[in-house]
Amino acid sequence: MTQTDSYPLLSRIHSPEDIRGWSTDELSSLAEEMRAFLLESVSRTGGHLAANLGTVELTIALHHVFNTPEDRLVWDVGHQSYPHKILSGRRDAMKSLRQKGGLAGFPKRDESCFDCFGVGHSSTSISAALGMALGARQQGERRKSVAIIGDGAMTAGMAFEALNHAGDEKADLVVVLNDNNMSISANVGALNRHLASLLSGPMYSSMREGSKRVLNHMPPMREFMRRAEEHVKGMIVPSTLFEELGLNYFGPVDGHDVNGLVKMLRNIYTMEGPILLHVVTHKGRGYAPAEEDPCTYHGVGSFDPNQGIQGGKGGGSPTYTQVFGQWLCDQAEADERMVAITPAMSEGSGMTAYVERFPDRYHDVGIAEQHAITLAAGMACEGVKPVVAIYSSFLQRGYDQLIHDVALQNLPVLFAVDRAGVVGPDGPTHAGSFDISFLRCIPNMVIMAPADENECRRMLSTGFLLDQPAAVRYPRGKGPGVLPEAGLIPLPVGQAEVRRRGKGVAILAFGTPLAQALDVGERLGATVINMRFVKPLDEQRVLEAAREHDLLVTVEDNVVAGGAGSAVAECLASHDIAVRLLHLGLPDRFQSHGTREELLTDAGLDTDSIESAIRKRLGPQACAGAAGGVISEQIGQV
Ligand SMILES: Cc1ncc(C[n+]2csc(CCOP(=O)(O)OP(=O)(O)O)c2C)c(N)n1
Ligand SMILES: CC(=O)[C@@H](O)[C@H](O)COP(=O)(O)O
Ligand SMILES: [Mg+2]
Repeated sequence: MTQTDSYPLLSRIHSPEDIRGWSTDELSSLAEEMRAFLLESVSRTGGHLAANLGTVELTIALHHVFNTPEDRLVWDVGHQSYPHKILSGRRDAMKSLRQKGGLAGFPKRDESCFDCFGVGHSSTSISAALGMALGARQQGERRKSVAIIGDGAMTAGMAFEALNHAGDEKADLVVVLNDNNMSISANVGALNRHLASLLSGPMYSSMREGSKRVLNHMPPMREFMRRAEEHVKGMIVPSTLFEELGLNYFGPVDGHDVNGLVKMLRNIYTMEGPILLHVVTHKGRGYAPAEEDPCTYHGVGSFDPNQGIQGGKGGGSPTYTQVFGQWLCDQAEADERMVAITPAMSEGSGMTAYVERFPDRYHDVGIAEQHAITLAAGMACEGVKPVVAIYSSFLQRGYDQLIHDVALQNLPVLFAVDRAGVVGPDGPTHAGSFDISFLRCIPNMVIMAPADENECRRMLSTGFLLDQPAAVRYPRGKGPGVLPEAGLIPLPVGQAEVRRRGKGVAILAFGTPLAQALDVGERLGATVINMRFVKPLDEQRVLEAAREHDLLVTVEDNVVAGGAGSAVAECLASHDIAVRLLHLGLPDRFQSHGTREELLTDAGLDTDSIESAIRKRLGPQACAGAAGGVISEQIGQV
């Protein structure tokens, strides 16, 4: 059966213009088809499912009412933008979602003119849409700018910075708050309670009735506002936080009622000034397993929708994330000073077991990386031992807090930096390409890069015991299968480990590239050193390697620029040592999306690429020797 047969309405849509003349009944039928297509497609490719199921009607109504792409739609995070992509001519490309060379998982300006702003990190949409509104006003252009932001993304400071400005600017900005009471896990915080009060208070019920009556016979918005004013006058209605900030608040409205949404958006379209439309949706809507457990269905691999996602098969070696989760519980057991902090990523960071066992020593601060880091700094001042679990790319959001509040005061905060290095399907916004570079230049920081699961555990123990800031950075997924030993045994700080002695070439591996380095060392008869610490660097080991070899090769899953290889070069320069150097790492460009393996190969960090890069640097003469196997004796694993 062709896709056209099973999705006849979708097959008629190549651009949002195609649905501008549709009746709301047709739009409702389209929503049903869209939802079925989403489930079929995303259950095959993997990706973000629950959030997209929740924005079907809202997306259809927005593209029906607003003249996109002239009117701008800025999706916050953008993980919920698959309906938007499907309506804007990319339905056929959905089969390539998040695959190398295929459709990106988030809106991207270079992917479509309908993607007016690139996103992936949360809480940027209001700032960007306000910027577009002010830009249009300055250019004398009349267009609408719309930010569609979730209740989770609304918990970030940046969203409030933008609201504070928007309420003052009186720009033509529409903020659609997509409130499903979920972040990835359940949403948290006082704002979440405020939103809930708007749904449960007298205002919501009367507004629901009121807006139904009003919307049914559709008076123009001005009339609607007069009547609402009359209506409200008779009531003591608590104003919302948003109105206090100067935005015109509408809602809450049912985010799955296409008819009601279209009417409300048409009215709002005629209005000027900053507006916030509070829309209530159900994350996972229309697929029972996702409705019941939107957290599990937030990000999915491929699965059979008839069976639903089957529980983890378990077994096999743990992922680095699981190693962290287990260490966290064991360390908390051993030291009651520990507190764990996450900015809304507890499941992804492997903290589920910890949350159950140590709820009183756990803080999910919402999507608030800056706050999470300075909160930890404050706790550290009081003798508490905070562990901040944070993805590498999200740590970028709290960089000044790390420098200004933690490192400058030399406070003992441990950063468990997950998703470091090449990540994969989430693409450039989520790539952990830079953390070695941006951490290494900060005084007082200890930076560790484990080569395997056991080292990861030991480095976490090492960092926890230090009386200064420390970071352990590890990638998404599994390691080489070196199972973590029991116990909480630290490593000697700043000491590398020689894994293989050879001649001619010394390969200095920082973290997970050690596996490839050992393979190449075997092929070339090279020395291989597991550097372990980016900072403090084992300078003695570097100088010794420089004295004993003709070529030093550094390998890291981080950009070369300012990375661990630069630390080696700086060390040699400071000792006035001249030796040939080859730095291997991520190139000076943003990662695309694809599997981790594909992207590592593209970056030249697979075994064959490393070998050929070294052979190329050695030149043909040396290669002849190398081809015969540089004479070396393996002194065994040290
Ligand atoms: C700065 C940043 N921190 C964390 C994340 C991870 N993240 C992606 S979606 C999400 C939850 C978003 O919740 P909400 O905005 O309510 O959208 P919903 O999934 O409920 O539709 C989080 C925490 C991110 N993308 N960016
Ligand atoms: C959209 C978003 O930012 C998160 O859902 C992110 O995609 C999670 O990444 P992991 O799947 O690596 O936990
Ligand atoms: Mg939400």
